Amino acid sequence: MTSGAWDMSGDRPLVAVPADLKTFEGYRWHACAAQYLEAVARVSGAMPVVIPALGGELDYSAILERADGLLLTGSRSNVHPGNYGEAPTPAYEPFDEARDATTLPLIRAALERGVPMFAICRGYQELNVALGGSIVTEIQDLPDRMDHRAPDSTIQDERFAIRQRIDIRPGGRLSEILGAGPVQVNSLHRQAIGRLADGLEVEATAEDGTIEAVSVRDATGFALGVQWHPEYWAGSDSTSRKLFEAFGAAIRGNRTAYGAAAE
Ligand SMILES: N[C@@H](CCC(=O)NCCCC(=O)O)C(=O)O
Repeated sequence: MTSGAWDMSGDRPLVAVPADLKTFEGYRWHACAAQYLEAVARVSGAMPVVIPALGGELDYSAILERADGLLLTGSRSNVHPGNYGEAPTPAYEPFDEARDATTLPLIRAALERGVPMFAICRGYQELNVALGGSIVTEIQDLPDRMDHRAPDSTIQDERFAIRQRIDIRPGGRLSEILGAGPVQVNSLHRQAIGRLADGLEVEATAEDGTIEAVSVRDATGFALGVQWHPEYWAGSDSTSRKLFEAFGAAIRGNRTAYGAAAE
């Protein structure tokens, strides 16, 4: 992520970003990886606010009354399979049930309110589960599937390298932002959408048929999920940048519309 000019001055729209619950240095942390917050601030032109993974202790209405948008980040953890009716096994681990308990109801509440939402990787999988879909795990072990996991490297720029073709559905919401046809993205996942939730439309697929992007069919505004990681190169890669710029435009439009409605 190239450095940009932080400009937190003025009345910038606010984007709620739910955290992971992680343990390191002997403490539990409500944490969010920097690149998501930086992409929201530097490319979407909004103010990211991290929401702790406190689940039912949170007042989702109070959050969504103040948030102009919702960004759901990626994570190495996986949505607990109990959320889509399957029994947990080691193949579904690691879990972050505190995050699940926060994001799944928050996604549903945000969609009910028409709050613009951008869901990335784990967040995209959460969107599918929140609306009744399911996840398949260890997809690289399934017949006729590619290996969608990160390249074996300790260098993040190599792990998040742009290297996989996806095909964008002509006439869909995503094609309005990126155009139809093939684009190159990065890929760092071992799970994928299994049963597509009824309320979602497929917006892009990989060469092996893996669903790579969805939109919320009945959403009036920006409600997109992508399996890849546009946040990482949002400052330099055109496809990545366009997504965060479109998200920024949507949340400003949402604020304007909401502001007018509130008068
Ligand atoms: N855990 C899920 C979602 C993948 C995801 O969000 N990856 C982001 C972290 C990537 C990394 O640093 O390895 C899955 O594996 O499908």
